[in-house]
Amino acid sequence: MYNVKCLNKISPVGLARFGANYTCGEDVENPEAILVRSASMHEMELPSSLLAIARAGAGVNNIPLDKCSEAGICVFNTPGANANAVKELVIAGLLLASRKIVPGIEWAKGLKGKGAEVGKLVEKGKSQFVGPEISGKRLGVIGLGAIGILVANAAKSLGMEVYGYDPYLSVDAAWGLSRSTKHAQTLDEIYANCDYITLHVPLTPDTKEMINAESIAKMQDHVRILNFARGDLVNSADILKALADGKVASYVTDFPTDEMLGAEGVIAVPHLGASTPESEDNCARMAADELKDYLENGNILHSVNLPNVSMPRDPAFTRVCIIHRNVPNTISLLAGKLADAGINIENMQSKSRKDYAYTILDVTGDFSSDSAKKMEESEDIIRVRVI
Ligand SMILES: NC(=O)c1ccc[n+]([C@@H]2O[C@H](COP(=O)([O-])OP(=O)(O)OC[C@H]3O[C@@H](n4cnc5c(N)ncnc54)[C@H](O)[C@@H]3O)[C@@H](O)[C@H]2O)c1
Ligand SMILES: O=C(O)CC[C@@H](O)C(=O)O
Repeated sequence: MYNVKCLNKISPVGLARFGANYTCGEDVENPEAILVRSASMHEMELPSSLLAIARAGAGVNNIPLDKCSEAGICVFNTPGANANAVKELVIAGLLLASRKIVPGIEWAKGLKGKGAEVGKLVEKGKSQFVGPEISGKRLGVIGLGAIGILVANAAKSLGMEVYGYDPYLSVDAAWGLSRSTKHAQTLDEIYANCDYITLHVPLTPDTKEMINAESIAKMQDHVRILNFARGDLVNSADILKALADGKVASYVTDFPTDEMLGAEGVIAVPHLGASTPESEDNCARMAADELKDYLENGNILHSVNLPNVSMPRDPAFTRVCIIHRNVPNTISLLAGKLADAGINIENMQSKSRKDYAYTILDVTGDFSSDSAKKMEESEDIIRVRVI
């Protein structure tokens, strides 16, 4: 039996994947796994029972990754599972940023009660809500991952000229990107050329407040900026000043803060990027499958803190899964300890990722939980699990 604690509302489609051997819910105690969306886990005490966390979504800045790695907790996300939902909202955001739809709708509401005059008043007043078309304009996409690529391709098909910037572009991503996307070598190239800029990078110490007074000064006058990635990518005071000065024509954000609300030029969306039934189901399904395969088989797919390692299961063997430091001699130390205990290694996979490594061994012989505990006494072995 496994316990899965849900820190946010998770689609039942995903929870149903766990089956009878799992108890899932908000009040579950001593969880082996946690399912989370946007809840911050930074202040949370991680229970000693915890083996894995799955983020049903893309961004993992709400999870203390270093702390998890040190505690031998594998953290997953669900790459691409909500990308289409975000892409669709970004396209809506481009149009909202351009066409003064939101103030127009608000103004139209004020005509309530004017009776037969409404038609005439609409025609008289509409000129204050003129806004440009997006077709033929230049869009800069910063971050060409699952979402950035879909946005770039959709904008292209709406007639925009698209510039893309991503110094870490993966080969898969490059294959998916429309060939007409202009490859910007620097952020300055995006800033200097684009009428619209959309952010699709993770929030990291490198990207925090990348949009600030200095970067805004390099942009075109009346640029429109969209942020469906994370609020802290943009310096709030600097963007509000640029909006007040007219340098930035509008700022569409999925991450409103108090000071943003009601400010002229800000279009604030309440973090709705991934809020579609399709995306919530996709994320929950992928997250549940990742947790199940890890808990039951020790396989890792889509981890953000440990290497991806998977091996088919052979019921003839006992599986031993080891999270350890990526330092010389650890594998031979493990092999030596097993040999001393008369255990034979039948199959093995091992990979490293930065400071950590993960090894799956299929063994024959009497390898018990006590043997695992003894192994964990070594300084460089973080967690040993026998499945
Ligand atoms: N609004 C929402 O509801 C919502 C939903 C999903 C994701 N997000 C946010 O959007 C981000 C992107 O999501 P994704 O699914 O496309 O993730 P992804 O990992 O597929 O793509 C991120 C891309 O950013 C690139 N990148 C990293 N650092 C960069 C830098 N300094 N400059 C330029 N590119 C850089 C990476 O190479 C990668 O290609 C997430 O990290 C998350 O914060 C928001
Ligand atoms: O769960 C959500 O609604 C938002 C998810 C989103 O911010 C993400 O990073 O995937």
